[in-house]
Amino acid sequence: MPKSCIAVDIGASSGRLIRSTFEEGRLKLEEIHRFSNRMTEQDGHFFWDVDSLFQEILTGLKGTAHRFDSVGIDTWGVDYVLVDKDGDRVSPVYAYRDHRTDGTLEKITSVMPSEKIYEKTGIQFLPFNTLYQLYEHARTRPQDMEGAKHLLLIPDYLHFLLTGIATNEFTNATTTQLFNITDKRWDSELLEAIGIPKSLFPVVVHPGTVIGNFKEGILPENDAPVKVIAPGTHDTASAIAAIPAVSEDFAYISSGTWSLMGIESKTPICTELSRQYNFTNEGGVFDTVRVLKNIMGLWLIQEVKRLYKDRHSFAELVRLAAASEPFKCLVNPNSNRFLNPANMVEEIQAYCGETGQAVPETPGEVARCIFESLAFQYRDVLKKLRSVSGKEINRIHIVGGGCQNEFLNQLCADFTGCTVQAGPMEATAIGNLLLQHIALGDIPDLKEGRKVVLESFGNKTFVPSDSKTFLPHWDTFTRLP
Ligand SMILES: Nc1ncnc2c1ncn2[C@@H]1O[C@H](COP(=O)(O)OP(=O)(O)OP(=O)(O)O)[C@@H](O)[C@H]1O
Ligand SMILES: C[C@H](O)[C@H](O)[C@@H](O)C(=O)CO
Ligand SMILES: [Mg+2]
Repeated sequence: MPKSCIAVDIGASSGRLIRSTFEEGRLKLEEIHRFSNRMTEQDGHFFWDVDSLFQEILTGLKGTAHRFDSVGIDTWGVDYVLVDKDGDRVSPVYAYRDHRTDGTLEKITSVMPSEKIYEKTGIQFLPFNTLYQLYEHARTRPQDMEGAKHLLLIPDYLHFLLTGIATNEFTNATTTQLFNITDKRWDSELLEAIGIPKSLFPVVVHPGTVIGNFKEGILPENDAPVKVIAPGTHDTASAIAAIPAVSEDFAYISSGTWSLMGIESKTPICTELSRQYNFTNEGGVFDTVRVLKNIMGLWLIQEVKRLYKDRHSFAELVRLAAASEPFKCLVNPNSNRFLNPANMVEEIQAYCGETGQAVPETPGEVARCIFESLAFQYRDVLKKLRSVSGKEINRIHIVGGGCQNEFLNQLCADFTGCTVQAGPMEATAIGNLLLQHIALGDIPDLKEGRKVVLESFGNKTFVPSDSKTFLPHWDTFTRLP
């Protein structure tokens, strides 16, 4: 009987459970549950409701009529749960967009130079990395650290709830900027610098590891044991595993709440140039390295959609953007002011006004400003990727929900001059499932797995147009603050 696996893929805006069977060389998918995800706000702080996320997982697992052999969970990175010796949480689960780490990066790098932190971890300097979150947590809630037995990243915690077994999975551990990229262990000097005991961290497991079976009571009506298998539990690691690349000289954009743009490397790229460009070296599946850069991504349009009270679907916002005046105004999407502003529309309008540009007024004008700005950011990151890697790169794979934005796909092709291959949309879940099927012996390795993805899901090609009308506006973009 063909093996059946379930991927639980939870992003910052949505979650889904997708069941797969591997039959006749193809992956057959069935979406068994989908739900929205959003930070909660209380007393000016931002949290994740992990209890409701776990309930959504159980709802999906109980809702499927079909049998399954294994489950694996992936989510966004950096965020964590502290549990005591009884496995109970000792504090709320902070969301990385919380403002508690505003200014913390500078405090840390004033005592340990950024060059040294980068040499140890190879990780990009983002204000919300776990390194900075834990520094603030230990300072403002020291009692939590005294009561805690384990620090589990979000997917580790959800695996723990299913199995009772505490682990840290490698790909997500690297996102913390506390993990030594050379030793492939938690970095003692960094942990000491922020007063966090190394004993908090349980065993590190790699993608494809069987963590354990469902513990008693998870699915009482199930008689057969269900394995919990670690995928690339950092969602981007799973997304990249599913890229249907047939050559090596490709770049990717994992396009969702963030646009994660990078290359797959066999070794880290930790040079002074890559540090200056703030490229990261996150751990990938099968000992690859994800040399990439976080671009603020479709978070911008998610917030715009929310502020317009969801009157326009994403597809409608794309249509309105395409019908709007080109190059009316541009923003630097990676400006920290867009990380979590009170009102994204007003923040974008203020930025345009302050930089002497026309101010976008309609939903279409705001959306077009976002998409054109993101596409210029892709052009900038591609140029820097070529510099730090020495790779030619003529093809960009766009995967994730954002690959449905055909307007942005074409802008990306036009502004970068690369051929864009769009899809699969559910790359993260598919990459999660690939690791489970490889662990169960259905698929021999990642190379064969990527062929299965191409065979099973295909993708759509966007070829760059010959027009260079965007070039004068590229000059405007490169001068933005
Ligand atoms: N029909 C559509 N047309 C255009 N864009 C779309 C469409 N549906 C979704 N999107 C884009 O996909 C994005 C969501 O992508 P995805 O579902 O991969 O994100 P996620 O998994 O929830 O978040 P994360 O990036 O944290 O994993 C939305 O923000 C939206 O911009
Ligand atoms: C905050 C992290 O950079 C985050 O995990 C990012 O990699 C992501 O959300 C990918 O979906
Ligand atoms: Mg996602």
